[in-house]
Amino acid sequence: MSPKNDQDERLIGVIDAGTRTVQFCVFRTSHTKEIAKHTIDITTAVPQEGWSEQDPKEILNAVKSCMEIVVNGLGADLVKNIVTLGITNQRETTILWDKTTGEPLHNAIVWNDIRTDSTVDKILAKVPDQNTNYFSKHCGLPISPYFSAFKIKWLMHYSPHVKKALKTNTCLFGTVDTWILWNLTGGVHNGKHYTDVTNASRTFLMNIELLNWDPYLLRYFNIPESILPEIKSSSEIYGKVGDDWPLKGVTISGILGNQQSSLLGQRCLKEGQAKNTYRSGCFLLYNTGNQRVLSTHGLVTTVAYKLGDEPAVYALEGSVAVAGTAVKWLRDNMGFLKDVSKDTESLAKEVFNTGDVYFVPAFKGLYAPYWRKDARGIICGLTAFSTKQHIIRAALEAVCFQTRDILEAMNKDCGIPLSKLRVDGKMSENDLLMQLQADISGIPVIRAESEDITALGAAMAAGAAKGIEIWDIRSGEAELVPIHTFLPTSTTNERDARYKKWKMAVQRSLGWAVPKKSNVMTEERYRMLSSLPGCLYLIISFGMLALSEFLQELEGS
Ligand SMILES: Nc1ncnc2c1ncn2[C@@H]1O[C@H](COP(=O)(O)OP(=O)(O)O)[C@@H](O)[C@H]1O
Ligand SMILES: O=P(O)(O)OC[C@H](O)CO
Repeated sequence: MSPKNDQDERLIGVIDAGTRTVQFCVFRTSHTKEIAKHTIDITTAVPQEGWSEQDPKEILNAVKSCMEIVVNGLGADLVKNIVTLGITNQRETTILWDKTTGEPLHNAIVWNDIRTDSTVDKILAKVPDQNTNYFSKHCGLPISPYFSAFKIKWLMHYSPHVKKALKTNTCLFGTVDTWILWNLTGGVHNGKHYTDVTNASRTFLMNIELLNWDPYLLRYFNIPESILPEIKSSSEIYGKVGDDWPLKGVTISGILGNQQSSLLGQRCLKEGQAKNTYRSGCFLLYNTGNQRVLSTHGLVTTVAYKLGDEPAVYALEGSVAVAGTAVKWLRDNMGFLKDVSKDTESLAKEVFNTGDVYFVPAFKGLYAPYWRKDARGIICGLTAFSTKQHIIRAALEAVCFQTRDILEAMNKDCGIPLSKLRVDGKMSENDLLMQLQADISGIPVIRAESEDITALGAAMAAGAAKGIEIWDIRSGEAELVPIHTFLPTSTTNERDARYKKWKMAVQRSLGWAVPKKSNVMTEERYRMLSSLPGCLYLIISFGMLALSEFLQELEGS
């Protein structure tokens, strides 16, 4: 399949819109290494504790700039060989916009935002036995602020712009793939309002068996189907790049959520194969073939991919909210290191172990397999002997222990223990982390020595689409990703003793965050306050404050 010369080269472009960065890469058909790439950082705003927002326009501008820079750098001879495009993206992040103006109606609410905690509490209070998995037979997911439906609901309730657009029937919803595709294919001028099954499977609104919007869930959340995109496969022609973009007229034929995309990039095409991606968060996906395995141990059922008309392939997923973010926190908030990629490993290696320090980085609660939004971060086991090196090492071990939590759950759900773990993602470049992972989980860790496994998956899907057919995903002709293997050096007893201690640390992190009344200035609260004369409001507020302080003193005495 190798091209004879530059003229024969068939190229695939990929837009990779992650949480921290947007990039555009170009791959040669059936080759794992991209030939060109440009990356731009994305800003994340934190308007309140636990909130996380991004500007949808900034995402689009970054996509456009990355494409422009790569296209200009490649030169006309190679650019004309770009046959098609793929899109891969951060999942669950929720964008609502106006279809007549193309303007976002609010900032994007990012996947790890926990503003919908109280909505989740209300729903949990209503379902039998407060069962987190009450809806999983419909959508495969546990009740958690992580998923898009809760974010859509919040926007419908709190954003006046969204309310207005719903009334005028001009509101559209999309995850980041849909927002990019709609704009890329014309926007207000007939932009394609589509998503793919992998992204739809993270919204909490798609029926995991039928792969369409679930009428029961739409009714439950009171979300009109008219705002939702059409669900397509992960590999088919969706449309063509519109006039205002570089690569005008080129088709777009692959869309996958980024974790599913790296599963494909790692070629985990067979049932029983799994990969773990270490980035800001950490996501372990296990291919369960055409079978939907509903987890009874805290994992998520998700669509791994669907290639055109072929039946969907499913995966069990273990999602860890905080992996690399903990190291970034040690840099930015604690000042323990200067450069994440250069200093983390060397500092952690200055000590032989963590000195019995454990770090549970539950900054926004714990995802799989616990699904406890009341958990908060703890560092425990500190003594006068502990140093920042011990804590940095404990942050790395935390990622490995969280992965072991997921592996244990996966082994119970699937019955056959995983015999090796394929890994990728920026954080996996840390050799010590990979060795710790092998030692803590007791299985070989096989690292893909290629940075862009995530983008590679979307390139494969785009190239395989009917009508494009320049990448045969299952053929052995494709270049193999180079690998490096880390073998376990620990004994079962050592592993199990340390894991037991980790579980004790997790127990101590639970139940820390108590539900608090929202202090968001909602429309309702604004109306209520503005209907009171100003001085009356002040008198009542001061009165209430004085009364609460008096009661607190009484309680304390
Ligand atoms: N060598 C390293 N050791 C430990 N953590 C690292 C290392 N390199 C990067 N990281 C962490 O990995 C994450 C980078 O992942 P990246 O792919 O850039 O981000 P994202 O998932 O946010 O799109 C950051 O959170 C960073 O702290
Ligand atoms: O861009 P990442 O690596 O942070 O990906 C985030 C996941 O898709 C969230 O589910």
